[in-house]
Amino acid sequence: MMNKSADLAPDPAPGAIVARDLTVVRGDRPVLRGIDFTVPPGRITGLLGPSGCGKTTLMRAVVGTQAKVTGTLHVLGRPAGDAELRSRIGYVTQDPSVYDDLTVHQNLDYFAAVLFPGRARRDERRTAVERAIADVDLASHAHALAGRLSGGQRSRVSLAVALLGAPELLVLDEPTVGLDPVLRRDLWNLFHRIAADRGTTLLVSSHVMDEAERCHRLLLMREGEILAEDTPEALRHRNDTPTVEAAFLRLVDAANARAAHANRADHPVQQEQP
Ligand SMILES: Nc1ncnc2c1ncn2[C@@H]1O[C@H](COP(=O)(O)OP(=O)(O)OP(=O)(O)O)[C@@H](O)[C@H]1O
Repeated sequence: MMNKSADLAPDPAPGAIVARDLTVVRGDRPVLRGIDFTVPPGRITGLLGPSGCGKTTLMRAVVGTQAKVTGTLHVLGRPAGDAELRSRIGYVTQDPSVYDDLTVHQNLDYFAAVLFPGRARRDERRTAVERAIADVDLASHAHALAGRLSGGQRSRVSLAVALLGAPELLVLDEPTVGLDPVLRRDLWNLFHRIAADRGTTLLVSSHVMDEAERCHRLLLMREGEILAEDTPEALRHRNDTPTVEAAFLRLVDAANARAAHANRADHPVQQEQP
């Protein structure tokens, strides 16, 4: 359950996503541990950290599909999970959700019919479908069965589905995993076009540190906590490192040293009596 007071209060902070003391329990252990962060509107925020650190859980909380969430989480000025947010957020999971026995075009026609129902909106549907197919550069495969596409092409169909409703916030869970370098570059160019031309806010997760440099801002995560929240340049500068990856490693070492120090303070070694 979210804070009741937070449900009623308008979002006072200027962020597309604002989290305060956000905690998520999965199974019987906390997977997000009272984290604070802000995602600015109209920018690309990268959510980076090793496998299992809680990136998907954080995204699920943002889109409102995660249970056992406590703390405050505002998305586009509403409490996360609010019904009004459904049409304003596009979410692409790690497993492409497309129908294998339909073509790319038919997949998009189907989802467009759900989003823009009725005869009167036929032209709107057609325009949205053509634009989404062009956005993800799949025009040459529009009439291929989704089941016959490569993994990267299938994930681009999923992305096209998410773009159909022109969402204000796009949440993408490891969208470039398994893609070759050229496709990865093209997708990142697309993300930048979407942010610049449409003012869309993007939250993009990755465990590949070189993708960090492509983001406007970063949330660096480790073991359910936010290690740092800043621009790539500021992170490099502040940690005096040539890359974000090196900055991340330095921050991990510092966090480990702090944890070891706290552990020693909690459990001092008993001196043997002479
Ligand atoms: N259904 C579940 N029940 C209990 N624990 C879970 C469940 N799903 C995930 N977890 C645990 O929650 C933690 C965070 O998982 P999450 O999927 O959010 O990480 P991630 O950073 O997205 O990882 P990856 O990069 O591998 O996708 C992991 O330790 C995982 O074992």
